[in-house]
Amino acid sequence: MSDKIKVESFNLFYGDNQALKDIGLNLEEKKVTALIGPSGCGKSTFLRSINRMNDMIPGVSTTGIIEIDGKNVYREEQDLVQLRKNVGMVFQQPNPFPLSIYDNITYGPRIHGITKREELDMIVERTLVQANLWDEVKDRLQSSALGLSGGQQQRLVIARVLAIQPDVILMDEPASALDPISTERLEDLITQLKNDYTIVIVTHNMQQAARVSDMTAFFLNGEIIEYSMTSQLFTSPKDSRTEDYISGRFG
Ligand SMILES: Nc1ncnc2c1ncn2[C@@H]1O[C@H](COP(=O)(O)OP(=O)(O)OP(=O)(O)O)[C@@H](O)[C@H]1O
Repeated sequence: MSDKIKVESFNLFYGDNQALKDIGLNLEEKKVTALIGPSGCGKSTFLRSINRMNDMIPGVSTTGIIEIDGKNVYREEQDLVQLRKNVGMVFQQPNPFPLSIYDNITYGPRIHGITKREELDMIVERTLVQANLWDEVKDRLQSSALGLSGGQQQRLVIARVLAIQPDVILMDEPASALDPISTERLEDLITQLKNDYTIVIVTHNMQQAARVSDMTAFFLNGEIIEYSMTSQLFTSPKDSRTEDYISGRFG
């Protein structure tokens, strides 16, 4: 399996405050990588560094390299629209647009120049099927997305991300606002999606990390303390700080 994302000596500062310190790790293609660690340790900051979402925050500076498919996304000529098309993102709170289900999904493709009705219809059906939502919404595609349950909204947001055909999907605590049944459905979906996509997920829920991920990185104070196969990290961690965290002694 090849590496999709390579991170080398990556540092990020919010003004004078260094939030990421010398991050180095390689993420394999079509695997799920979980980022775990106590609050404020830099997980979301790292996730947002991969598609340069942090660029929008005033005062942020970075050094080091994040390569996707062998190209540094921090190089000067990187096209940010292209990067964010290639690297989709799902947030903690489901954030559908206040539009119909159909228009939520076709929003991105239309921006990227797809206008033919048949083509858009196909995208809507394909992505809703992929996101395990088609059967629940196929008879009300013109209804507002805001009328869906939280779990359905989160699957719709994932369908919306899939509609722009990314390679990488970043998820920032995607299940934290969902009930247990919706969470289980979302976890099943993540497991399905890794056949086609490289997924990085921030989660506070260690059972969730253990269930859905192949690899896990444990962050502490802006550093990666341990990065290994999930099965290994949760059963025989190498670092005592990882062990303390996963056994609930802090965080
Ligand atoms: N927009 C921002 N401006 C300034 N500092 C920030 C900003 N976002 C995060 N930080 C700081 O960077 C550090 C890492 O925060 P980050 O949100 O990445 O951690 P986290 O591990 O994702 O936390 P949580 O699990 O609580 O979401 C913290 O010290 C935080 O205060």
